[in-house]
Amino acid sequence: MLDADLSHEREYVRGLYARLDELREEKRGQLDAVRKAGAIGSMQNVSERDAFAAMYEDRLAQLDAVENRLVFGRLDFDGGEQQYIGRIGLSTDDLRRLMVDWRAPEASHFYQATAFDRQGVRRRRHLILQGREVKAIEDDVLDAEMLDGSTSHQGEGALLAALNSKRTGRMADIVSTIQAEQDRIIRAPMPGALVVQGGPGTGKTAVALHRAAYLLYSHRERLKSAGVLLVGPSSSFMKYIERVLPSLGETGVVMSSVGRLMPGITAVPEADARVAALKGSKRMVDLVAAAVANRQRVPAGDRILEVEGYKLLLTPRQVRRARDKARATGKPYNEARNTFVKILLRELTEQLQSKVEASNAGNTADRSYLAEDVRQSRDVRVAVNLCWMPMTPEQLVSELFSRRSILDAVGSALTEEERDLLRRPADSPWTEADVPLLDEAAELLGELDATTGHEAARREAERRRDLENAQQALKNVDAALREVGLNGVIDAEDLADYQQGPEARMTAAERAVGDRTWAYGHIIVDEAQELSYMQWRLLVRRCPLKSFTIVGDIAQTSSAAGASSWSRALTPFFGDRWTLEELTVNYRTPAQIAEAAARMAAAAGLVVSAPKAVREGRWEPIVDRVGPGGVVERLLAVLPEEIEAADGGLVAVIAEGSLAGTAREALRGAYGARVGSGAGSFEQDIVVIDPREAKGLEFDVVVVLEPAALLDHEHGKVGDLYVAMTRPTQRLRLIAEGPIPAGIEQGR
Ligand SMILES: Nc1ncnc2c1ncn2[C@@H]1O[C@H](COP(=O)(O)OP(=O)(O)OP(=O)(O)O)[C@@H](O)[C@H]1O
Repeated sequence: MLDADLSHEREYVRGLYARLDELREEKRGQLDAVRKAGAIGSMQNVSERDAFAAMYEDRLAQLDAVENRLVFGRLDFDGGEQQYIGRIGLSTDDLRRLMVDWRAPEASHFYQATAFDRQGVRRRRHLILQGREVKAIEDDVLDAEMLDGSTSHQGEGALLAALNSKRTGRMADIVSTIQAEQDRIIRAPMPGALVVQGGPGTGKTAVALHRAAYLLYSHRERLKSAGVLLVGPSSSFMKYIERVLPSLGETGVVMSSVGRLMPGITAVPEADARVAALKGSKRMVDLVAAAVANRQRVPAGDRILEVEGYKLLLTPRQVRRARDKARATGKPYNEARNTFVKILLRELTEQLQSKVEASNAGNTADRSYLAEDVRQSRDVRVAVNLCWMPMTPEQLVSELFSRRSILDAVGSALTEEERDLLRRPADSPWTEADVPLLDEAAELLGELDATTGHEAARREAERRRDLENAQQALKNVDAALREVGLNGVIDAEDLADYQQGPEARMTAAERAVGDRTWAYGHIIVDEAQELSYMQWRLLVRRCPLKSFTIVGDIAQTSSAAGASSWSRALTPFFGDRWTLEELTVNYRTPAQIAEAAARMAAAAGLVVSAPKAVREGRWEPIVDRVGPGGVVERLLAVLPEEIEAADGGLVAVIAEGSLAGTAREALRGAYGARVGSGAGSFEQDIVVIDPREAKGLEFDVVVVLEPAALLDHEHGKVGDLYVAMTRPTQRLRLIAEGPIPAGIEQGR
């Protein structure tokens, strides 16, 4: 019976792959046809042909991306109906359904049905594939009547198998084993702000990514043009998760670390926690506004300006009046400046005209020439700029922090000590904490060259033009396509996305990356507890609809500007219009280790929502006490044992500052290129890393050096040690010369 089941599933899965191959062939044929149609000249315009080709290439890439574990489940319903669940929906040519997309409403039973709430499901079957072959099947029988022994396939359990698998340094999707509490969050309605709080390893990142894929599937129309933004803490974290969405067949999500949210700027972490806290605080709103206002100056007295040999007068009163009128337009600084300049130039031209006419005994002068003379005059240009200097956000913020006189003038609400913290040389690199200040400045300054119009307006016009071109192209090529047997249904919107030619062809989401004023349809924030007030402000600006999924763990906050409570962090932006969901099961860390971490946190006074670990591990946490100066020596001595325990997986050594450096050097001496120098070194199997870089990542084995140093490090918080201790999927070792933080060794 069991073998019969297995061969039935093998046969069916073979059929699914055959259908996938057929679809690929079809797309490939369409691609070739488009290219051929271009070559024989039926399709006149090369860029049209390229747009079609690009679109088919992308569709083909999507079909290629779902190759691995194409199908993973089957549901048997009360009425005898069966339904296969996989990465995408598949149907036959005559629309008989072969497989349902995991995101479709009817697939939710696969994740939600239980013996208590069967939802019409008699049996849930997991199909475990290797390549294209079904290797094993596992059944959850939900209907007791089916439990006659003969139809039940038991195994380790698909979930446990996934959890025990070796880590590769890259996150994998969990689509085949999403748990019910996770599924409810993934499928939650889109509008509004949803906060997902969960302890370490509860699958917050996994949920965030699967939710992005789900939203794109279920709100495709809206999100296709607006896009989804996914924000994470660091570029190494983004690298860690970058493969998940493509494996779910989704490429339409913009992924960005917090340091990259301002187009054109790549920011480094803010080294000093006090500076990060200050720059993240709400007080920066007034500081940046004051810095902008400071660039508009009314001269103390009259100024004489020379134009073509005539002396014109610029009075403080004139400047003040022009400034007030310009400000009254309500436009941003650089755009309002145009009004200011126009008013002053007009007045100065009038002055010049009357002077010229007076000296020419009443003959009228040509006003347009005079206006040009005024505009060209160096004196006038200098005077106008002194009153109202055109500014870029980079200039504004750089000068604010590097020019003592400016910061003293606008920062009167800050203490002397705070101003000293902000001061730095003009050529300092941008930091993550600067990014929201630059964004704030950009918002107040507006476009530098207002004559080119607002970026958004330009984009809109471009999009309209692309759409018109696409409609025209569809008309033009319709006949040619039919001639060569191209029967795909294409809409102009789709094609417009590809109109810009191969090098510039981008989805709407990709275009959003380079545009600060882009309004996203939805934003997903991971490790959201780290965000400062100013970073939230920036993000809310990027999604005026305030449609957010916010995932994080308050207990893991390590940024000095980060949140100590969701309510405090979110109320300024969302009021009470956000809902809180909790994830309660830890899928990563074995129980013995998770409990030690939770006891340590409790002893150190950190309130944690310690989730329940889903499995026991093989090992208790190991604590090694060593004599003075012996930490690295012990590390070298025990590493072979740890590598063996990792069994081909990853070993991470987590340490602070100089100890991390010494450990890395020593390990490099012994293991050479196998040792990676940070979170980004995914190809190596031994990684030395600090706790902040480790955030969000996981490893088979973790060795923490000098845990007490993580606890009292001047930049650190209890959260850092808590993060470090909750990274392993199998085994944890602590090596300490100093005291072992309380709680860790207490009996279970
Ligand atoms: N339903 C699931 N099926 C299989 N694996 C899962 C499931 N849920 C979570 N995992 C695995 O558990 C691990 C932890 O998940 P994830 O990194 O998303 O947790 P997290 O809550 O973001 O953790 P942290 O806050 O510690 O960064 C990952 O390896 C993830 O693949």
